[in-house]
Amino acid sequence: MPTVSSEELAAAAGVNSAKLRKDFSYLGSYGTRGVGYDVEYLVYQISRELGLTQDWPVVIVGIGNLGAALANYGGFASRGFRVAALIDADPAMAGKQVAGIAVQHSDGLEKIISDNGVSIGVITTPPSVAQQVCDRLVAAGVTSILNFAPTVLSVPDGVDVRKVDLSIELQILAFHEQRKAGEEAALNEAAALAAPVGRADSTDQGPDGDVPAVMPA
Ligand SMILES: NC(=O)c1ccc[n+]([C@@H]2O[C@H](COP(=O)([O-])OP(=O)(O)OC[C@H]3O[C@@H](n4cnc5c(N)ncnc54)[C@H](O)[C@@H]3O)[C@@H](O)[C@H]2O)c1
Repeated sequence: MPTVSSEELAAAAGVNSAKLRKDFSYLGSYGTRGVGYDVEYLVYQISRELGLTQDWPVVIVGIGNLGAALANYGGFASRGFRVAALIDADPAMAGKQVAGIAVQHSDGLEKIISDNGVSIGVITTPPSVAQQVCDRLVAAGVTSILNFAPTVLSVPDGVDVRKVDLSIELQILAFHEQRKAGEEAALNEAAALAAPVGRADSTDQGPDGDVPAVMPA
């Protein structure tokens, strides 16, 4: 039986081990002193608390580049999400197999939702139709939406929307890159100012050939 200690877990997560033990106690998970936690049981307890031990049927609406890529992603099933249906408005798509599932026409959206007991919908349509797709999903009983379309969706109370925007993630990275570059430039400047200034020789010349590149502070 593989086990893990609270110290090991705390170090991996970068948190305090006493806090980690307290948090786990809320799950009803108490490790054995000197042994730690049974890994398999701990994973089950955390999954159960997060609602991941259930089978969640999910529909994806808009089976273009992104919808097909998501349908082909194998990582959902192992986390408790089953792609129950793929829906698209293009009649040419109807009946096509994507990731081993036949795409269904959006005319039947409401019936597909109710037949499969779907509460989670993924929207990967063009932004111009995302709101109307959202309205239909909600009217059919969907209460959670993962929206990839670059548009802000209006939903009634009781419906949760999560928006995924990879360009925002890139913008965050760009911001950090810019900050790193700024810090590096400041460090170089500080190093240049701190460096002892020797006699200017040919390698110290500035662009016009007679001004030292590094002036005394
Ligand atoms: N969030 C992100 O980071 C991210 C990244 C890439 C793309 N996107 C967005 O994802 C969406 C899809 O991008 P894509 O490249 O897959 O586009 P795509 O054109 O390849 O696919 C869109 C699909 O939606 C279908 N469709 C159109 N109207 C529909 C409707 N009313 N009901 C059902 N299906 C309908 C089309 O037939 C098509 O198959 C776009 O809104 C795009 O801007 C978001």
